[in-house]
This record gives sequence, structure tokens and C-alpha cells, in this order.
Amino acid sequence: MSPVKVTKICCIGAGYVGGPTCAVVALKCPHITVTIVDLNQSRIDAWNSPDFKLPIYEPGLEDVVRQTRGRNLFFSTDVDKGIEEADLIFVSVNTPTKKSGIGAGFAADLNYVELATRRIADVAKSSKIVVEKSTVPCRTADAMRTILDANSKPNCRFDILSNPEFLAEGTAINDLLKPDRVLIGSLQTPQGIDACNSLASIYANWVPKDRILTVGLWSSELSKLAANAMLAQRISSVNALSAICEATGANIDEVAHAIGFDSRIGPKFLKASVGFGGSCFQKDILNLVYLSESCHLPEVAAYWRQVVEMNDYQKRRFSTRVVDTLFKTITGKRIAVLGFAFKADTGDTRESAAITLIRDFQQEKALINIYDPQVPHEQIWADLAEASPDIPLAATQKQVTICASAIEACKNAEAVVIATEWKEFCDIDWESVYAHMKKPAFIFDGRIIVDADRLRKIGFKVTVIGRAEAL
Ligand SMILES: NC(=O)C1=CN([C@@H]2O[C@H](COP(=O)(O)OP(=O)(O)OC[C@H]3O[C@@H](n4cnc5c(N)ncnc54)[C@H](O)[C@@H]3O)[C@@H](O)[C@H]2O)C=CC1
Ligand SMILES: O=C(O)[C@H]1O[C@H](OP(=O)(O)OP(=O)(O)OC[C@H]2O[C@@H](n3ccc(=O)[nH]c3=O)[C@H](O)[C@@H]2O)[C@H](O)[C@@H](O)[C@@H]1O
Repeated sequence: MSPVKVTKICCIGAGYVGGPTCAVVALKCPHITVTIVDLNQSRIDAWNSPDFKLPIYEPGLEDVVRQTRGRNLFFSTDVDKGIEEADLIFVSVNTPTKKSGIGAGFAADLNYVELATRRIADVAKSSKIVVEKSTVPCRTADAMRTILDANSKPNCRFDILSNPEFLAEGTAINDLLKPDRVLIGSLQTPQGIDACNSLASIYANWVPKDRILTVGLWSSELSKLAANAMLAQRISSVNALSAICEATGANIDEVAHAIGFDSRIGPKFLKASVGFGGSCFQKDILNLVYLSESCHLPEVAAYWRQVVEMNDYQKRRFSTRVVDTLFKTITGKRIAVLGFAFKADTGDTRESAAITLIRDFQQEKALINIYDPQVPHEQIWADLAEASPDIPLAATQKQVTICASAIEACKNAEAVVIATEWKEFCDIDWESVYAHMKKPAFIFDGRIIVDADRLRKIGFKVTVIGRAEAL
């Protein structure tokens, strides 16, 4: 046996991970044919759209797809053909938190992974390397192997690898082109190591060898959950400190700067905010909590659960501060919410803090104007409906207006809430905003991006996360 030379890759799942990841593989490996398949026809149509109106917004992605699509990168709904032809298959399907049944609210819903695995088992007529790209609980590869082995045909062997993805949305292309590391987990058998080498040799086309880490399968799976938990823990820690700053007069940016200078702590990921969002931090920590409980480690579970609870507290604290500052009532008051995506440079709204804030403002009977440069209006309505299932959409649409610009959103508002750190919010013509707002005009900066002193000179009353009210 020696490592298989991969010439055809199939990726199951054309989402935020499968799409960008395999587009970059195609870019860097012109000798490999990459086919990304998905059951969602409209998503595949968007990936194939003649004017490159791709289903996800990600800086630099369109350029990569323009260079590769039709050359060695293909998008298709023909999942079976993709599987049949490939030597190596990435499973990059969604693994959301389970909504019902055992582990509801914590455990990962592995139904999509299982369905994709069963499809591979049913369709494959030759040996395949099957790569877990989705974020999954520790030992999922074992379940995949059992399903594949139980259903494989003669002369058909499956090697399972774990290759979690560490890209962040908004910087995905850069993260993929220059990853801090690529992690590959395999069984430590000769076959497992051969499969690992096959995948490593694909990445070696553009990633320095010393950044390709090879470990055991279970370590690889757990490392992904651990990385997200540690990143989220930093944000919850800095957000917890932001509450102390507000109470004491310290400034969270100064504190973060000071502690980040310690090379053991480092400066990144210390930005206090209205709370972390995104499809993965909360889901993966809850997954870790569930894993800890399943291993009869309640203290460990409670430790990680606190990271999510602190995040919920931060969001709640922020909306309470808005209500308190606006003289303890926002009923009938117009509030402009700038930003709806969970972070800048993405159109993704999954678990966005903005959704929680707006739900809180709706419950306080405020009128809300929303502006986001990337999120489609239908997505905003869908998210608001999901967040407040008891409020009919027609009632929400009376209370909420989606605006075409930040300036329009702020018109006649009593308060502006900055929920996402879009760069364009730093460059707003605040004098003009002030002229068209009700007075006193309030700004609540949930991302610490505005120059509070300058805005106060214009006349605004400014409240910033992690800073006491100005006297
Ligand atoms: N979004 C992110 O930034 C990151 C996500 N991850 C992980 O990657 C995985 C995928 O995440 P996203 O790409 O964000 O999800 P997504 O929801 O954007 O994409 C998943 C796609 O898989 C498709 N799919 C599901 N079952 C299928 C099947 N049996 N056959 C064909 N297609 C199928 C869905 O239609 C969907 O388009 C998750 O496990 C997530 O935790 C990891 C790192 C970063
Ligand atoms: O598994 C995943 O899905 C990915 O999750 C995160 O990536 P992502 O959620 O796309 O974006 P981040 O930049 O990590 O931001 C997450 C949230 O934390 C917030 N954040 C981030 C950094 C910070 O200092 N402060 C802060 O509030 C962001 O605004 C955002 O709401 C991780 O950074 C990726 O490594 C990981 O692959």
C-alpha cells in the first residue's frame, strides 16, 4: 500500500465551508477536478450563476470562483455522480444543535452527516478516502466507519479522516490561502497513515509542510471543539471585564490593550462586544458541554456552559442599558439598529447578537429601523419571525422597517445602536445624522468603533461597551 494520488475530489455540502474551501483547493491544485455537490438546487444555481451572484458573501471568493469554475471546479446537485467519480470525499454538511430528542439544545444533530455517509456507502463502487470536514463530536468518525464498513461492496475500502476547518467568515479566503495550520486526524494504522498522507499532499500544494499537523482521529475531532471553545472563552472573558469597566470607570479597550501586550496572552480576539454570534461558537461549546456530561464530568460541563451564559448576559445587559439610558422606556421610540450580520464582512446572520437585541426592543414596543449592507431583506424577516414566533409577521412589519442606508435608518430616530462593526459605520456623516434625529440623540456603540469624544462634541449622548457613562 502507498498513499493514493488524488485526482478527483467531491465535496458534499456547498455552504460557507464546503464552497470556499474546495474553491481554494481547485485554485491551488489545477491537476485535481473538484466537484461540490448539494441537495439544495437554489444554492447550486447561485454557485453556477452566469453573473457570479454567489450564495454567500465572502471577500475574495468571487475572484477564486471566476478563476476556477468550469476549469476544474464544478457545482452540481448530482450527489451520486460526484461520489461515484471521486477518490476523496469531503463531508461538509451542517451539524446544527439538536432541537428535539436526546441531548436537545446541546448535542450536535448528526442526521446530515449520517445521511451523507449512507449515500457514500450506497453509491460508491470503488475505494474512497472520506474526510470529515464538518465540526462533529469526538468519535463521530467511528460511527461513519461502522456505517461505511457495514455497507461496502467487495474491493471497496473506506479510510476515514478528520480534517476540521478553522476559517472564519469574512476572512475565509485569506484563512484558506494562509492557514495557521491544517489539522488531519487519522487512525494510526498503515492504511490510516497512507490516507492521511494523501490528503496532506493536496494541502502541500500551497501550505508549508510544518503547518500541516497530523494527529490521531479523536484528538483532531476534539481539537476543533476545543479551539472554538477557547476562542469564545476569550470573548466572554473580555466581555465580563467590560461589565466591571462600566461599573468602575476603567476602559475595556485600554485593559485589553494592556493585557494583550503580554506575549502569553496576545492581542487578538480581545475586542469587547455586544456578544459573540455566528453559527458555530455557541453550537460547538454546547456540544462540548454535552460531551462532558456524557463523560460524567459535570464540573467540566458547567465550566464551558458559563462561556455561553456570559454571552447571553452580555446581550441582555446591553439591551437593558439602552432601555435604562432612554429614561427607562422605549415604547413608541424609534431605534436605528446598524448592522444585522453576526460580524462585519459577511451576510451571515446565524446567532447574530442583533437578532436578540431587536427581539428585546420589540418586546419593549419600540419602533425599529434596521440597516445592514449585506444581509438580504428576506433573511432579516425570517430571522425576526424565528426569534419571536408569538408575534405575527404583519405585526413585526408594522414595528420594524428595513432601510436602504445607515443615514435613512437614523432619520427621526431617538437612538442609534451599532450592532455590527461594518467599516462604513465608522465613516458615517454623523453631523448630518445628528441633524435629522430627535433630541436628545443617543448612540449606543456595541462594537467600540466610533470616536465617542467627537460624537459628544456634535451633541450626541454616547454609550460605549466597556466604558462608564461620560459625566
Ligand atoms: N460557517 C463557518 O464559518 C464554519 C463552519 N464549520 C462547520 O462546517 C460545517 C458546515 O457548515 P456551513 O458550511 O456553515 O453549513 P451550511 O449550512 O452553510 O452548508 C451545509 C450544506 O450542506 C448541504 N447538505 C446537507 N446534507 C446534505 C446531503 N446529505 N447531501 C448533500 N448536501 C447536503 C446543505 O444543503 C447545505 O447547503 C458545520 O459542521 C460547521 O460547524 C467549520 C468551520 C467554519
Ligand atoms: O468553526 C467556526 O465556525 C469558526 O468560528 C469562528 O469564526 P467565525 O464565527 O466565522 O467568526 P469570528 O471572527 O470568530 O467571530 C465570531 C463572533 O465573535 C465576535 N468577536 C470576535 C472577536 C473579538 O475579539 N470579539 C468579538 O466579539 C464576532 O463579532 C462574531 O460575532 C472561528 O474564529 C473560526 O476559527 C472557526 O472556524
